[in-house]
Amino acid sequence: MPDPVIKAPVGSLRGLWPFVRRHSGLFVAWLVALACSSAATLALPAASRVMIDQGFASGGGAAIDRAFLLLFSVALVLAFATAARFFFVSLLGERVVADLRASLYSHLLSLDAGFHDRNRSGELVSRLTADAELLRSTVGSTMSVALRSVVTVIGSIVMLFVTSPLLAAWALIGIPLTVLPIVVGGRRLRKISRASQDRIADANALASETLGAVRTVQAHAREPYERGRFSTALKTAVNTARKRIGAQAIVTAVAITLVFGAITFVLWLGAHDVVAGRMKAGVLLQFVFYAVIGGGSIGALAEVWNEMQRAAAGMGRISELLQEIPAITAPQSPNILPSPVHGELTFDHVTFHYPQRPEHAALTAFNLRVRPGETVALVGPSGAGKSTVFSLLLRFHDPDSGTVRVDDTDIRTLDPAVLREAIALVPQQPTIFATSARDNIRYGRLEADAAQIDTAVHNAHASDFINALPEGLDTELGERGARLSGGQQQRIAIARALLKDAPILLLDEATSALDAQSERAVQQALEALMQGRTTIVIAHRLATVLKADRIVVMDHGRVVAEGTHEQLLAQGGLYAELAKLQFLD
Ligand SMILES: Nc1ncnc2c1ncn2[C@@H]1O[C@H](COP(=O)(O)OP(=O)(O)OP(=O)(O)O)[C@@H](O)[C@H]1O
Repeated sequence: MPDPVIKAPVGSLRGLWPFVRRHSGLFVAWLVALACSSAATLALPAASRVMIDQGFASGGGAAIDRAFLLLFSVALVLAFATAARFFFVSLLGERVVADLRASLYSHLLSLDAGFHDRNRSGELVSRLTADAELLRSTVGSTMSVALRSVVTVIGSIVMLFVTSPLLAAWALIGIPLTVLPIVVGGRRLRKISRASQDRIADANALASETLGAVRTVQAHAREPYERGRFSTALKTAVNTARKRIGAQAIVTAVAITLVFGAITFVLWLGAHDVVAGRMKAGVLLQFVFYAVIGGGSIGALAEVWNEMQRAAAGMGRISELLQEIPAITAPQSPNILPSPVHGELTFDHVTFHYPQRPEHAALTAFNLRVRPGETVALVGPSGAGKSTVFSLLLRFHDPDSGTVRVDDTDIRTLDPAVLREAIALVPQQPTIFATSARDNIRYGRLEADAAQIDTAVHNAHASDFINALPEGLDTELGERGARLSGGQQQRIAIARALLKDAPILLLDEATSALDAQSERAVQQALEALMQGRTTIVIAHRLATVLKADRIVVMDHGRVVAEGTHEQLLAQGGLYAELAKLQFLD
């Protein structure tokens, strides 16, 4: 596949412009400061010549004072303009990257489940951190150095010609000689840069996955194995980086050698002119000064050019992500659900393949109708497609054919946010954020007040264990709820769903065994939650199955039987088999 980032290198940085434009005040202030500091830099050699040729030559005390005053004034302008330039451009860098990060984060949140299945979260975090960091230094310093160097190089060349056209002509021969290795080396660098960033992202992704599952790692005593994997990933990253650093070093050495080689040669010519009396010493000093400033700036350009290419590769990856179009969006003029939502659910001949497994149908001509307020238990072997029913109802994916309807409205015609507002999901493994118990529960309805939260906690049978926590509802729960038992985590999720108070409830019953007391508390909490809502529950427990109005047995993405527990047992078949294996404790 052609790689647009490698093809259009530094040009990818154009993607930054919309973010820079939002801070046009800072941008203009920076340009003004840049103009002042560059003018002062270029005036310095001329002021030095005045000091040498007029200050010393005329012999008058007043002339000396004037010449030194002029020199100091130029230096003063240079000092303040440089400080201002640094301040404005650094601040611009911070603001631009903060905006870029916010946009990228917001965009990533809007992308569909298919995208997030394809991309590792650690790698996305790396885009948000490492690549964005690269761009911060690009805007905050590299681009500034680049523009300043370009201005200084052009200014120095003009001033070299003003000072001595003949010497300048000689100096100019050196310039194409310096540009060539930079261009050739740069091309190679670009490829290595991207590879280098990718390897760092690999290592980051590996670390975040492992640290995220640190208990599994420790339970298997796989710390040495994981250390080894991470070291290997780091070694690969360092090796790739070494290639980039080596190439960059060579480009810099070649560029500086050529630039200063040319300067030395020209100086040698000039020295002969001064000795022969064809040129004043002050003029040669001015010339040397300009040549050093110009040469130094070309060297700086060679360095920042490489850095800009690294940043361009980063921007290229960020742009790719920003251009990713969400597969699940709201239609132009979305339909609305009746208020209040009745909660009738219909799957009509739904066939669906996960994008990652196009050859395998997760659901095939799947039909299901759930009446408002009804509780339907989904039962079936692993991989039957039960969770897929939830994913399609939440519109994480759209079916390949057939329709999913809520209250007789095709959910594709709804704004996904409105649809999801009508559904509460209690997953098998609830997500507990690393905040307080209160904030975790409030996630169900951010505007809920203290009394509503207390009621939800009470109805979720969570009061006892929450009150026993050191700071009650304000206790921090630790990453992924590390401080709570499985049953407690479930009750937090139930409280969250109670608070959300949505008309439709999707419940993925936990398979993990709870102790009898926890189990009873969770069951009671669930009963409170299911009251008066349309509920689909992926059932693993006999108690749940018995309480359902109807049981739907699924296999290979289809409904194979439905009825009550007794009816299904009497029929024999898959349900009877599953019941024997699962429920007969
Ligand atoms: N994100 C995904 N990408 C690709 N294939 C998937 C994805 N999620 C599920 N599948 C596949 O789709 C099929 C149905 O999976 P689903 O998770 O709906 O089954 P399930 O009945 O809920 O199973 P379990 O009880 O084990 O959770 C399975 O074959 C599974 O491998």
